[in-house]
Amino acid sequence: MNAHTTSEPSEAYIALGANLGDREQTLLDAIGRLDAHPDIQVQRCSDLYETEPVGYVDQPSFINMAIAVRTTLSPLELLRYMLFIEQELGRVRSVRWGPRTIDLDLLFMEGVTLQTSELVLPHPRMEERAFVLIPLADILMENDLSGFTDIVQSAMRKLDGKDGIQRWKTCSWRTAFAPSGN
Ligand SMILES: Nc1ncnc2c1ncn2[C@@H]1O[C@H](COP(=O)(O)OP(=O)(O)OP(=O)(O)O)[C@@H](O)[C@H]1O
Ligand SMILES: Nc1nc2c(c(=O)[nH]1)N=C(CO)CN2
Repeated sequence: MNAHTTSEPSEAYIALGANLGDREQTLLDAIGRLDAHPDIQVQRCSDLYETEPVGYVDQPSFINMAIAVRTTLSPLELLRYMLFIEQELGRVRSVRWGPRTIDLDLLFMEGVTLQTSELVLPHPRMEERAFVLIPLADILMENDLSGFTDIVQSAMRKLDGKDGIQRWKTCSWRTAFAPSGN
């Protein structure tokens, strides 16, 4: 894996969602597993939000949140590690947009645009999903150099509203807004 790492760390944003089992515990477990990787450091965690299901609506409500990480992994290595964590935490793929113990979506990675069958960056459905944008707003950095904050704020202005999205809890994994490199 290290053969593909880049030397300079990049910032990446990840959306998390869960609607089966102990949703909060699974989300915290996933964050812990990301941070346990030697080439990933979790920087900031949003609050946890309880959200009504979108797309396939006949399923339990979700807990959604977002995190910022710093990593020297390549985008594909990071995605594959996220998919590995989903498997470890018991995700079973059946219905598209259906219920899941855990969903990890890579939203954005500093300086990267990609369009392959395995990975599209920025995430193509991010801007229409209030359950992604509202948690993300908690952890955006002002004046970030890559323009991600502008993209998210502009998408938020186009949202119909915040219906079906309730702030639920602060993240007990690490709520401090830690500077990079911690
Ligand atoms: N930015 C991305 N983040 C996560 N997965 C991605 C991304 N771009 C492409 N994919 C691919 O999408 C595949 C399916 O992902 P997943 O099952 O989590 O989709 P979903 O959460 O049901 O739906 P959606 O993609 O609309 O969020 C993954 O195996 C991955 O290869
Ligand atoms: N509220 C909510 N709805 C969803 C979610 C999700 O994380 N939260 N994920 C989906 C598939 O990516 C489909 N629908």
